[in-house]
Amino acid sequence: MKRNVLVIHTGGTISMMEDKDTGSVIPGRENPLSVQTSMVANLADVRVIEAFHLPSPHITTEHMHEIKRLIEAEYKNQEFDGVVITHGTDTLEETAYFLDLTISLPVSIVVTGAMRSSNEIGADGLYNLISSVRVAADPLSKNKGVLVVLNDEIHSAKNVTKTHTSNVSTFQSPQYGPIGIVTKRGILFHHQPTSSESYKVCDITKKVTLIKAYAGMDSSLLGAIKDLKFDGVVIEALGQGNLPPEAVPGIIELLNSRIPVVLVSRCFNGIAQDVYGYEGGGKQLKEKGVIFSNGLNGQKARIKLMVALSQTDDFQEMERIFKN
Ligand SMILES: NC(=O)C[C@H](N)C(=O)O
Repeated sequence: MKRNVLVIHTGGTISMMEDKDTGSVIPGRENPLSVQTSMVANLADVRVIEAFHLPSPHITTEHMHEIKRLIEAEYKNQEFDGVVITHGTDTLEETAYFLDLTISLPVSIVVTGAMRSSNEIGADGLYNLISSVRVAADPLSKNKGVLVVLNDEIHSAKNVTKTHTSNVSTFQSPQYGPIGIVTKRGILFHHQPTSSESYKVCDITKKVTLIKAYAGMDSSLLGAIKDLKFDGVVIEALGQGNLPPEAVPGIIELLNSRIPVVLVSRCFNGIAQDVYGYEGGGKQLKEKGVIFSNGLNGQKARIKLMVALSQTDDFQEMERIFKN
């Protein structure tokens, strides 16, 4: 029996065309993908909704929340087995992770995109859409959290990140690799996602910023964060989780003002740990109350802190949430 798959278009290069005169890639008047979606009709009973038609640098947490509400409302109206969200790749990992943290439906959820627009040579959009519908229609894809499918690979939303500005193999999971692959003969999962968690989020109202540490960083930028009335901050720290000593007073000022500071590493791979005991070292920062994230990158830790702040203002509870 054919499986039911809902496809939700949000925009991005997958639904854009290259203007042959100017060479620029722009959102077309109509979504070229809607026409092509008919080519997946043999794989499942596919229903298509165009939520919006945005380049993903224009996507905000409000849009992510709108996608969540749309999926939940559509499931209530007419159950489906899986849902595919087509999305620009620039912020795809944030939307995928937001949905991973906030949706708990018994369906497979797949997010996909493209690195080449629909009329470029070697366009990958239709191929990724077909792969994603196949994954969403496969019963094995359920209970694995939100999946990101591009270039024949299946990644978990928590671990995947965009690693290359233009290459079709851009989405990688540096810590763990893909959890599965799409082959001509079927979908193969070779391991389970590392963890699953879900939070009931009614609204995302808190303001969280993200900054990257650098050699010689002092406390001036951290002071500005407090003045700008942010509710939380994620800092991409040096190495295994350290900061220049001149930044420590700014961190302490934020913590004393009840503004949570979540720490990730600015390194491409590995996780932040409270190892070094010198001034500005991770051990000192953790003892002061900085929350160490469990392997997330900066942009995802920011999404998670926004979700955590919608659940609690207790630092110990936030620390527990970031241990997952
Ligand atoms: N490949 C893409 O989709 C990139 C595009 N700038 C976007 O994120 O909308």
